[in-house]
Amino acid sequence: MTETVEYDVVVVGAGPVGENVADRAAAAGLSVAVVENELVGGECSYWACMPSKALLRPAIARADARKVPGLRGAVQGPLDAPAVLAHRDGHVSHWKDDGQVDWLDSIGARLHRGRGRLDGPRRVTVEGADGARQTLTARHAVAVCTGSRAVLPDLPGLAAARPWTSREATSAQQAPGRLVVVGGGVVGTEMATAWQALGSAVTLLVRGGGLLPRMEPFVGEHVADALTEAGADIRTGVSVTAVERPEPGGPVTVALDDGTRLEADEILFATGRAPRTDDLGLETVGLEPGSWLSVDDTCLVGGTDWLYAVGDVNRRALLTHQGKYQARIAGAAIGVRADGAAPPDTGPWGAHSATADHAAVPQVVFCDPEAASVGLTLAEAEAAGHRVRAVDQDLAGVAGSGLYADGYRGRARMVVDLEREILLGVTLVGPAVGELLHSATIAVTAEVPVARLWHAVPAYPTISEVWLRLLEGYRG
Ligand SMILES: Cc1cc2nc3c(=O)[nH]c(=O)nc-3n(C[C@H](O)[C@H](O)[C@H](O)COP(=O)(O)OP(=O)(O)OC[C@H]3O[C@@H](n4cnc5c(N)ncnc54)[C@H](O)[C@@H]3O)c2cc1C
Ligand SMILES: NC(=O)c1ccc[n+]([C@@H]2O[C@H](COP(=O)([O-])OP(=O)(O)OC[C@H]3O[C@@H](n4cnc5c(N)ncnc54)[C@H](O)[C@@H]3O)[C@@H](O)[C@H]2O)c1
Repeated sequence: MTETVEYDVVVVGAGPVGENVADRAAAAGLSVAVVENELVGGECSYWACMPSKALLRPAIARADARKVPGLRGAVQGPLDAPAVLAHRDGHVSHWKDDGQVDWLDSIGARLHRGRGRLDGPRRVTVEGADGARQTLTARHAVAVCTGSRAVLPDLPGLAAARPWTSREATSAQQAPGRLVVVGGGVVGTEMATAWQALGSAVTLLVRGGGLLPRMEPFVGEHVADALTEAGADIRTGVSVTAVERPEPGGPVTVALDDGTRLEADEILFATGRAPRTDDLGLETVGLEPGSWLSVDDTCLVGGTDWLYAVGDVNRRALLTHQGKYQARIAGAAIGVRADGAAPPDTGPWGAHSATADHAAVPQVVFCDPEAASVGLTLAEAEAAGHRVRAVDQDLAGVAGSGLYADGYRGRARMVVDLEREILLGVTLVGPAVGELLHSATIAVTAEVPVARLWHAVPAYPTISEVWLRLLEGYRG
């Protein structure tokens, strides 16, 4: 007989998002079960953010150091790849989740290991690796936080060629001699940067016109120039038509639509994500298996008063920090609704409304040079019907950048809403701009008037002086 256990809240998926929903719901005094079928900590901790950034940090530090007079000569050699990979292994806790399990325990949540599936409203079955089954019922809410997985295109020979996805690209134990990367989005650009620096000869195949197409166009141009200077071969406007690996463990052959062929030791497909909802029992609650889950600003799934979908799985912003923001909001909303004493605060920028998902999503791409953006690009703002003006600034024009690196190259853009004289978006590309981004996020989120930003004085001589130049540019 299947055991049934009742909780206030059942969270399916213990990635960073599920962990934070559990934390906020437990803090609201609710009993919480967390269901996880791989590692507590999710994709981000073991096959995404943490390992990728651990691989990239030495590459970026070396690129920066090579631009510093007096230091340049000391950093001309190759990276110590085994040391970098060992550093990465440490940051992913050697793919063990004991630390995160202890943390779940410390917040009072109960972990159920196994695959969770919805089984009608407020019911989740858990199937353990040994086939044992349990049923969990939720008095107040079920939160689906099952994240996303890599999508592979439907190409002849691909499955048999055993391509890399983001999982292999972040966990490989040695640098392939020749690596083909397909896709010029964030994963493709970051992983091309990392493996080129770790000694692979990288060919980056992009079907569109440039890299990082969701950011302002000048970002991809700066990153492509630097990646090419680092030795990568970037080919734009090409698509893969077939992949073949005749001998297991041997090289792969890649056919392109321009008639050329390439040979490589590994091929990485960084061609986007799909929601992990295909084997989740969605059909038992009237939803389509395999679909992204649409939610309101409290992360409640439309047509229900008990099912929440938080993080990658709702497709609002496939980023850990934004998913954790949604998780804090959804967890608190679940608490307030369970309490029933007062309605949730769901107005724009309310305590239970993930308003920033629409207005101010920040992102840093950790390549060389770094790229950082928040809010809308110029094209997005215009398409949304805003009357805007873009102000651009060459980052080489501020004293701090010249001190940071010889021959510093970078650019900044702010998009000003001319009706309200506030910023709708800011984009930066250049060494070390990632740490500048939060100033822009605050300006956009808080809708700080340009007239008041004029009084926010950047310290001299920092790269942040770009703010002053942008504001001077706006004032003419
Ligand atoms: C290579 C790469 C690098 C990235 N780098 C960054 C970065 O630098 N910064 C950033 O903000 N974002 C980054 N991202 C995006 C980030 O990884 C995701 O946005 C984040 O992991 C989403 O968190 P999540 O909790 O929604 O999902 P996940 O982290 O995917 O966690 C979902 C969890 O649910 C579990 N699960 C799924 N289905 C079930 C089920 N039926 N039953 C039980 N458990 C289940 C999974 O095993 C997993 O543990 C990166 C992504 C990739 C691929
Ligand atoms: N530093 C970070 O914040 C970070 C790092 C990595 C990933 N992420 C997140 O993870 C998510 C997934 O990243 P991603 O790079 O896999 O997806 P993406 O959607 O950013 O990029 C995928 C790219 O692949 C291209 N593509 C799709 N199908 C193709 C095909 N058949 N052939 C050639 N190209 C094809 C698309 O045009 C697109 O440019 C992103 O939304 C990103 O925000 C964030």
